[in-house]
Amino acid sequence: MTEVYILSGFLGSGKTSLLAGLIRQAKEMGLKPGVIMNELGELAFDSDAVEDDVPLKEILNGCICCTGAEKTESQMQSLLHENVDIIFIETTGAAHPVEVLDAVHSPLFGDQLAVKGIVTVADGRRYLSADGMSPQVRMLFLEQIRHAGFILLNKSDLLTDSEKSEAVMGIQSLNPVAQIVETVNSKIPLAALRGMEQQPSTTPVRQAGIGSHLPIGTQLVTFTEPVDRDAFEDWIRSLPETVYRMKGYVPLKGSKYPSLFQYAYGMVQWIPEYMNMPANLVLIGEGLSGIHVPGAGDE
Ligand SMILES: Nc1nc2c(ncn2[C@@H]2O[C@H](COP(=O)(O)OP(=O)(O)OP(=O)(O)O)[C@@H](O)[C@H]2O)c(=O)[nH]1
Repeated sequence: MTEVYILSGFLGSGKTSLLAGLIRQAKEMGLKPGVIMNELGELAFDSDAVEDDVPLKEILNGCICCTGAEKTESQMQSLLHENVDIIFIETTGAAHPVEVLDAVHSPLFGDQLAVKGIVTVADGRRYLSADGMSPQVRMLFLEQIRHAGFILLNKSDLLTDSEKSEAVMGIQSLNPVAQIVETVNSKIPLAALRGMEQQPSTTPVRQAGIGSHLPIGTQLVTFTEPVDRDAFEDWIRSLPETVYRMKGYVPLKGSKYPSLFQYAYGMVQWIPEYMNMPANLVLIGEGLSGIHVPGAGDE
């Protein structure tokens, strides 16, 4: 049987970090991993996290739960043809985990798959300030926790001890079944996840206002000129909190090639690139239409 793990969690919580760690461990155990990656936008920036020797299928431009089970089924089928032992599905942060679970439960090859369940990565700080989210987004965030079989309380390096206890207690009351582990960079032994019990199917699923009705949108912009890093970071600080995530390659003044740029919940990360990557940026959030990115041409 091929084990299947659904990696869920809000935008920018640490799912890609989790995926990279699990792939490495699977290989060390002599297992052949395969990956299905679901991105909201047209470009799969995160696919760089998966090495070339790992079969990777992408579902772009829509969430796995909305593009329907058919696409997921065909991707799973082709991974099975490649004889993988373990499949990781990284869902977009805007996917309802239970709908994704439905999409991977296929009658076509149910006897070949052991769907182990949903692993949710929760950004601790975001959890503690969830009250500030719009009601629909907050509900999705909490649903991802409620329906998990295993929960990583990630970015615990950014929490004090009392904040950690508060978050663990709150999460435990939302989901008394799942094991909760405090993590940094989503580091967790694969063996711990393999022992997970799937959530009982009796857990009520709240459908209203989730999925295709979610007000989260994406925007892809292309830079036409290099930007000053300090001015760019000033611009980031001026953004509304409803911009949840940005990632891409930003051309900086004084650098030969665009730098890999990540933004999640107020935190910025720059990594210099040694190749000429396309100077594109993806924004994910609510109400993006009025936002102008410095250095990008007028869309
Ligand atoms: N301080 C801190 N930063 C972290 C931790 N885990 C991840 N990050 C950073 O958070 C950002 C987002 O991490 P990813 O692993 O790409 O998150 P993601 O959930 O895959 O993001 P999406 O694909 O946009 O949904 C990156 O800049 C990471 O380096 C952590 O434990 N502590």
